[in-house]
Amino acid sequence: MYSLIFTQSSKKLAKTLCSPVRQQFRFFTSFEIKETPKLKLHSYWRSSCSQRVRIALNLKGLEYEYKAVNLLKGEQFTPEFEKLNPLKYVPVLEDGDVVVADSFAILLYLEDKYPEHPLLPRDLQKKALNIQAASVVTSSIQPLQNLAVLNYIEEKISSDEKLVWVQRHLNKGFAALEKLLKSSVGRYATGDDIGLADVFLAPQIAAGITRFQIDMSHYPTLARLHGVYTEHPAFQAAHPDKQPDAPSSS
Ligand SMILES: N[C@@H](CCC(=O)N[C@@H](CS)C(=O)NCC(=O)O)C(=O)O
Repeated sequence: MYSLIFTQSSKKLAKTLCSPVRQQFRFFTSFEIKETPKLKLHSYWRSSCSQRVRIALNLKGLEYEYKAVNLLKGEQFTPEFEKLNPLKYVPVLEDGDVVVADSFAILLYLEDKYPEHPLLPRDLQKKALNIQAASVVTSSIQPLQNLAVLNYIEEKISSDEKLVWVQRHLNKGFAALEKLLKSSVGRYATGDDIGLADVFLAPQIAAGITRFQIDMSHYPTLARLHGVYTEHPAFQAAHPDKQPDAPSSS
């Protein structure tokens, strides 16, 4: 796989060139053409954790092969998948011989390995805020709405209780995020550049609205950010409905 650093249009142009011409293109333009092994992302269309990684890959302009794991059919429990992630969750990223599971670990790996379009600002306070917001989503919201947890509540109590449970935890997390971001918010969560916080917030806010009927009038900052994310191509391409394993009616 070839990718060009610098502009997306240069990248598209280079891909249309046959190999010897590519060499000349590199010589005459001084653009750097990187040969990188194709990344593979094990993902499920509706998984918010997978969506985070899809957003970051898109923002960084990294091509990847989509490996669908059907969570409803239990494909995360197969012995082959367990070798990739002993916890039996998506997402998992394969980068050549390197295998990284857990969206937070994957995003930090991508940040180090592919620094183009950095998601963690140099400013230490802003960087810490990005990590804190990401951590609120990944530690204090999403695990409480995970498929296994919801199935358990539905089975042991009722499906009504399942919604009450999720809404309680989403509202607690959203209220905290709303306060946390108040002083930093710009066009995006921590200023005018897209950061790690946005990559975690976008799928979580969308899930709150579309799957769990959260009343967003209590969270004006998050509601506005949701609108901003839905307009951005990198976020749009990572949307569950756009994934190859999304059901055609979704
Ligand atoms: N902390 C992990 C959580 C991963 C996770 O919970 N993945 C969900 C989908 S978002 C999953 O694979 N669930 C399958 C199951 O519950 O069996 C991460 O951020 O990657």
